[in-house]
This record gives sequence, C-alpha cells and structure tokens, in this order.
Amino acid sequence: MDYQQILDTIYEEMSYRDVRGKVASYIPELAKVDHRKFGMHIYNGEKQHFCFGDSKEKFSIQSISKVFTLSMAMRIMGESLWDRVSVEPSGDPFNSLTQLEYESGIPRNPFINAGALVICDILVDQLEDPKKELLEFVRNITGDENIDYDRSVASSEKSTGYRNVALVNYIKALGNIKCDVEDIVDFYFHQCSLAMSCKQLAQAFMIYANRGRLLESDEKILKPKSVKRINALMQTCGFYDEAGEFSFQVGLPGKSGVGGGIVAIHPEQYSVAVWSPILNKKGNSELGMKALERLTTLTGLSVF
Ligand SMILES: NC(=O)CC[C@H](N)C(=O)O
Repeated sequence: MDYQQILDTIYEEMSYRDVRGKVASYIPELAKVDHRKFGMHIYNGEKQHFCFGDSKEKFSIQSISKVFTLSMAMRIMGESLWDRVSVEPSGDPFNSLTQLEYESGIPRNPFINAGALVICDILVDQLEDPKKELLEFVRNITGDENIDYDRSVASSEKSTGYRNVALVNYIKALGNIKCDVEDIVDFYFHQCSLAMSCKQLAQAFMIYANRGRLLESDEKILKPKSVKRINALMQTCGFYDEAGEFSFQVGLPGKSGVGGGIVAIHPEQYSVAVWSPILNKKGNSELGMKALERLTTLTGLSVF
C-alpha cells in the first residue's frame, strides 16, 4: 500500500474544498488558531511514517485526551470502572446535561464530557499527582518527552467552562463524584489543553492498533481486553452525536476534539491523525472527516 501517494492525493483533492464551518470559539484561546492549518500523519505497523501539511505542528488535542485518561483509569480500576460510567452512545452533544437526570448520574460513556469528568474524579482520587502522571503516560506511549500542557488554553477554558463545572456539581449531587469539584475541573481543563502534533498523536495511538503494546519496544501498556473495549467505545461514541456518521463514512474507531484534531486506528495496520481547525455543527473537524473518508475509500480498507 503506497500510503504516501494516497496522502498526496487527499491533500491535492482537499485544497479545492470549500470549508464552511467555524473554528471553536467558546474556549477563547482556540479562536486564535489559524483556520487554514491542515495536516495528516499515518504511522503503520512497519514503523513507517507518511504525512502532509502541518503534521508536525502542535495543536490543542481537547477531547482526544479522553482516550488517554480512560486508558489510565482502566489500568487502575479494571472492570469495576463500568459501575461508574456506561458504554452506550449518547446521541446528544458532548457537553449535554440532560441524560444525567434520568440516568441517575451515570454518564452514558467515557467520551462525553460527563463521563470524562467521572474518569477525572477516579484519577484525582487514585493518583498522587494526576497531571504529572498523565504527562508521563502520554510521553511514554508517544515515545516523545517533548509533550506538555498548554497552560494558556487550560486557563482560558477555566474562565469560561461553566458547563463543565455544572456537570461535575450535578453528578456530585447524584452521588457519582467523590473529590473536590475544583480539583476535578482543574485536571480536566489541563488534560484537554495537551498540545500534540498529528505525528505525535499517530505515534501515541499506535498502542490501540497494536493490541496494547508499544510498537518500538513491545512494552505492554494495556491488556488486549482493555484495547478491545477502548476501540469499541471509539467506534460507537468517539464522535458524540455524529458517531454513526463517522462510522458510516470512515469505518474506523476514532476520537475527535474541538481543537480540530481526529485520530483513528485500523487495528494491526496503522494509526492516523488529521488536523484542520474548522468544525462542523457537531463539533468535529469538517475537513478531517472528509480526509479520513477519502483514506478508507482510496485504500479500500476499513474495519468493516
Ligand atoms: N469535544 C471537545 O473536544 C470538548 C472539550 C472541551 N475541553 C470541553 O469540555 O468543552
């Protein structure tokens, strides 16, 4: 498979695209990002790299970080995690409060904000220094020490993140949050502010395409069973109320963020990350989704 030729074709095709959405602006710092940025990176099972455009430039990974924190929580809690968060697609926007009321504070899945905040509660409760340990985890699976939080993005979200504060308070009132609200949202805003490039994301996500092991050293990071569960959740819940559409168009497990990044994996084959900050109405990268649709169409391969 000539991945570089396929990426070159996608880049060429996309340069003529009319992209209409807007960059996320509810986090003020994200509104400053140049909307023309566009990059893509594939890392395959033969340790080969293929890329185009701004694939080495760091951006705010936002909700993509929910896959990392879920992975850490699964290592700590095992199957008992599922008493605190469910595994069903929500069909609602990522920051919705409505289902919590009639589902007694058990979020639908770990990739909507409500679920990710319960995961944060677990990590804040169980780890001595969750921010430090998350960085260590991400640096290790990426094989790159040069990854950090973007503190200006974290404090920008803190200044406007009323909904997330409301979500934690509400879940706490329903008995599914143990720690201080302040500590949980501080950790959450930091995880969302992680700055990574497409290349780094493709490297980090290789563990989900490689049965939980680092490709470079074969170190075991996650049990195959955990990877099966995480990939199933990415497939069914990775794109909020657009998870069905992503599955339909692209056919790979993946995760998006409002910074305009999307990561997807083809088990045993490759991991791929794409970045274009303009979002569609559901909060997913418009060009990113199109580029991934072209990737699975041009390769003729998806998980289906
Ligand atoms: N979908 C996203 O990327 C949302 C993440 C963002 N930090 C929020 O909580 O609103």
